[in-house]
Amino acid sequence: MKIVFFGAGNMASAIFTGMIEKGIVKADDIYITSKTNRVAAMEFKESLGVNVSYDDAELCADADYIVLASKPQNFKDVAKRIRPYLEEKTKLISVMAGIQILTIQEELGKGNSVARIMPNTNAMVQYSVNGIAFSDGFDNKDELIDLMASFGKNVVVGEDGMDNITAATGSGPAFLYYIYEQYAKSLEELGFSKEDAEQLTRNLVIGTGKTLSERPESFEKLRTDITSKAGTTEAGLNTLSEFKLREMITDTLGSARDRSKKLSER
Ligand SMILES: NC(=O)C1=CN([C@@H]2O[C@H](COP(=O)(O)OP(=O)(O)OC[C@H]3O[C@@H](n4cnc5c(N)ncnc54)[C@H](O)[C@@H]3O)[C@@H](O)[C@H]2O)C=CC1
Ligand SMILES: O=C(O)[C@@H]1CCC=N1
Repeated sequence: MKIVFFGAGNMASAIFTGMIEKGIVKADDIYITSKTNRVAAMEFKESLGVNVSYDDAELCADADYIVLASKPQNFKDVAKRIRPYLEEKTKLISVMAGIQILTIQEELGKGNSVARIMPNTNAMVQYSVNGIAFSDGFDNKDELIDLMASFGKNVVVGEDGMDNITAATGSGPAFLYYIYEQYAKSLEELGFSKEDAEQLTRNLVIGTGKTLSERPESFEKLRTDITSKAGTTEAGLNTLSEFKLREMITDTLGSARDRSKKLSER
């Protein structure tokens, strides 16, 4: 199998690292190319054994999948590189937020099968959430679904579901990391050193994540099991509940969703 990544940045590297580390593809099956970070691309060659090339004819020749992993605003430039060499058998996999399947097919002009996927950088530890939407006539979907299952949990949605999944789980990790940053800064306010505050927060998040991965209880049950009557947690939650946290998160997700819709405009 030959999988070619046009783009070797944060998202592409999380995906191919996850695929290789899971053993679903061999490093030699992966070809990467980029534009702005050639040094990083060479570092992936050294560290993972992937192929690096800037010869578009070589890259596209006999490719089973081409992964479009540039920023949306660079897609037209990427399309210019691919269009002359794109073979009929090659399936296009786009991770570009907001770029519609029709836009990709029109830009590349050859009617190739296209799948839009919305992963996240948890792919690097094989725990992404992958929204997937297929173009009409995309055959052998299971092969791609199995490929993607190597680095995350798949959610097959219609293309109209991609804006929401982009906000919820594509951008989602950044929203949680922002909350963790603020939590660590609050620990410094309590008097912990910056280093201790960050390590305590990191271990707290890993611990709750590990609990969620190994225990079936709901978020609410896990929370109430901590909340002793008239205790410290109850006092803290009473203060927390005075803030409009859910509205804040809803507005945050709405802005990300709306940006995805804006990027979809043709
Ligand atoms: N970073 C994330 O967590 C996620 C990103 N995405 C999507 O992934 C795409 C890439 O995002 P990032 O990896 O964060 O960006 P990035 O800036 O880290 O990587 C972009 C890559 O595209 C390359 N590139 C730009 N123009 C090119 C060209 N003409 N030919 C070949 N390569 C070219 C750059 O050299 C770079 O390697 C975006 O469309 C984004 O919407 C999707 C889900 C999550
Ligand atoms: O911020 C972005 O546009 C990309 C898509 C989802 C996560 N990162």
